[in-house]
Amino acid sequence: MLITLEGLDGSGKTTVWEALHDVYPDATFTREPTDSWYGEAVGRSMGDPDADPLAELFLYTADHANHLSETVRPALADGGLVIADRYSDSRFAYQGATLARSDAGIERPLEYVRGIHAAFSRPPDATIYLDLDPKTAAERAGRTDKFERDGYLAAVRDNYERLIDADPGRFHRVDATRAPEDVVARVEDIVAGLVDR
Ligand SMILES: Nc1ncnc2c1ncn2[C@@H]1O[C@H](COP(=O)(O)OP(=O)(O)OP(=O)(O)O)[C@@H](O)[C@H]1O
Ligand SMILES: Cc1cn([C@H]2C[C@H](O)[C@@H](COP(=O)(O)O)O2)c(=O)[nH]c1=O
Repeated sequence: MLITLEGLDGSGKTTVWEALHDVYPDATFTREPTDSWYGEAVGRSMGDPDADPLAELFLYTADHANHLSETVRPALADGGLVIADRYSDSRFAYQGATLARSDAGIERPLEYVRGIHAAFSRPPDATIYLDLDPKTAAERAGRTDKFERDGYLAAVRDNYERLIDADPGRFHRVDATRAPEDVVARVEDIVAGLVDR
């Protein structure tokens, strides 16, 4: 089973992902961007305020392709539980928002990014969405990179809402304004329910 954690920067994904390690010691814990050289290339692009938005999309997508073949598909083929801190929905939401603000000329960017993935990706079985307002998200994240601005994060959040509307059965919304221990407890309940199904 593939479970993904999604949400704005600073929504608490990594906090939850780390807490789940203790509960599911045999699971495969993974994340995007990965620590492969593809992920390093993504990191370079993220650090460049003038990075070409389409090139950046394809760097993230290359990292995803490698993540699938090297980590996700093998673990799933072994019957394992995979828990990913960010996955394809991050691309749909973030690069959908980036392309919408760019002069790349892509109509319906969120659908475009989804379409690129359709031929090769493996959708999550369930996605836990840590729901947080953009202002708090940017504050928690420290506004350190070009993605962590509340105006941009508002557009990303709108895209997440569109993704949830399109596939409500897959998403489990968690109120990320709650205290960390409450958020972790809620996520652990959801994951337990999914794994026991
Ligand atoms: N529920 C919470 N309430 C208040 N602060 C929190 C909560 N969860 C996490 N934090 C704090 O917010 C910051 C970001 O948390 P975390 O790294 O888990 O978020 P993230 O979603 O993984 O962020 P990013 O996407 O930027 O990596 C950390 O300082 C963390 O301690
Ligand atoms: C996978 C992925 C990530 N991003 C953005 C979101 C964050 O601002 C950074 C890095 O993620 P982290 O959780 O803070 O380590 O990258 C993105 O725009 N598109 C993606 O596909």
